[in-house]
Amino acid sequence: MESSSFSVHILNTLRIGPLAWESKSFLGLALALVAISFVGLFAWHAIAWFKSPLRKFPGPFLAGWTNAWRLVLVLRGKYQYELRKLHAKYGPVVRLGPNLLAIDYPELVKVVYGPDGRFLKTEFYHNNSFYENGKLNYQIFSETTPAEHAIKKKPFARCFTPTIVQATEPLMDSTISIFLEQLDNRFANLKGQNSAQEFDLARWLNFYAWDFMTQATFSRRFGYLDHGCDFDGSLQKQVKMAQYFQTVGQMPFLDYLLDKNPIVRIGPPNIAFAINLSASSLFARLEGKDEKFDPKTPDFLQHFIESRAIFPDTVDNAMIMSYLLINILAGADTSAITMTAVFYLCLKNPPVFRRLVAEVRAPACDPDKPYPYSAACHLPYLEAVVRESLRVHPVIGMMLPRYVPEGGLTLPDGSFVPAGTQVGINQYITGCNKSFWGDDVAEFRPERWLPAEDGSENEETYNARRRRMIAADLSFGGGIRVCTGKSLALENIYKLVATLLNRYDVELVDPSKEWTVTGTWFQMLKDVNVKIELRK
Ligand code: HEM
Repeated sequence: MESSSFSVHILNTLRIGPLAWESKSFLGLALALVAISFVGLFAWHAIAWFKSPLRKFPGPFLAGWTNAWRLVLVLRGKYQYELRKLHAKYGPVVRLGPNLLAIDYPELVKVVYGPDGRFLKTEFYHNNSFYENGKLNYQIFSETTPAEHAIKKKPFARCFTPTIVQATEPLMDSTISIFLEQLDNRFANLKGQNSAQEFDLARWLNFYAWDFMTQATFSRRFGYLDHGCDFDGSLQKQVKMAQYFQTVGQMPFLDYLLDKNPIVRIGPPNIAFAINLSASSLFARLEGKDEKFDPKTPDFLQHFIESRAIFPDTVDNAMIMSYLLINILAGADTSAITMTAVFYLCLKNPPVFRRLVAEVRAPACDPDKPYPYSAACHLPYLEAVVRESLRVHPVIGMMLPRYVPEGGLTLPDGSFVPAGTQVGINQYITGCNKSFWGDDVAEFRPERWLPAEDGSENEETYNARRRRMIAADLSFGGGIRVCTGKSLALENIYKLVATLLNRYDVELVDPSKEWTVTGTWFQMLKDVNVKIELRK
């Protein structure tokens, strides 16, 4: 017995011993591999950092090593404000990534976003895409290859000529009329009743903008104005989509692990309601059963269908669907943010507000009707107010990143940025640039867009000053990637602001209260609580 238990012991020792040794050595090997990988990765980053031609540009130390630093900054939700602090600390050029520079030279807007389109969009935009028949499909906005972009944009952009845009005015009028009806019924202090209800103007302008964009796009309103709430959750989903876009764009490969991974999609929510409404409108129209459509007032869908006939090789039904969706997704929140900024910034500056109201009411347009665009487009102070609002609160609070083309870029301070570097200008930052805008940069002063009122400027000097300011304006992008819907957005903003001011006396419920800004790619707004009553 003794000898057999001894043998078992020996055997066990023999069996277990080598296994223990094997597992120990395997663990050691694995640890060694991990350590070597870390050291290798560190060394690779260190060499890249050391050899980088961007090392001469100042910025947070970690930003020069990894884009994850910037991604965390965006996730924390105060990106644009942090960036302002970084420019104050480091100057007009800040290194924000191993291959990314943020540039605060307003005079370079026309170079980086020039009409020649030499500075190409970067992969930051790529997560704005979807798989179609196994192929990744980029939208007009996210397509980075110039030839592909031109093919997609031409049939779309031909639908935004001044004539076509102005012909949408009846669609604007019908939505504005519904808006007025809702404001009258729900909030306005109708004469003598002393029943004014406060409400968040930012929220209602958002409802208006979404309802208008679908009305102009396929002659149907989403219905947010009627419901008075985000009844299907789409508005909140769009906010989440923008959050995904702005965050994942900092490290584009993450999109393949999240939204585009073939196993479990971990992406932004999809806005099924907008997709369904677009699809049902398209098919009703193609089958000739669209009862909402009035051929006397063509909408964008009608023009997109015409584009299919003109560009049969490019435009199919799937492309029309993407045009319908980009119209809504690019046009609604952006317009609402600008309208809200106009009201808030004017109400916070009573002399500006009074001057604007006086200008709007001077032509004696009927306050019971939407303000005609023919009158709204001749209000210079309104134009100045909108420009100034976009300077102080641009819709997009991030840089629009581009690749420096062959030949590199020489900055105004003489430093050279090599080809292949990502650079970007951020309208939120350049809008605060004191050396460009002057000592009153922090003031909301629409007058800066008009001839000096003390007579110190002749026409020539004013025109030169105005041209310089307009050249630095990136609020609608620039060059061949300029916003396609700019004239539609401006017509809508001018008309809506003039209509409301012509009809109502508006005041902030608490003039000392600040608005709330959420988001960075779209600087969304809320908490602009107002009271309105029919004008006295
Ligand atoms: C106040 C309202 C608006 C603002 C401030 C605005 C701003 C911008 C900006 C800054 C860009 C350039 C983005 C970049 O280069 O990364 C852009 C592009 C674009 N916008 Fe707008 N937008 C507005 C309204 C609209 C409307 C109403 C539409 C369509 C109906 C629209 C459609 C587009 C499209 C299609 C692009 C991509 C153009 C391209 O890449 O070629 N936008 N917008």
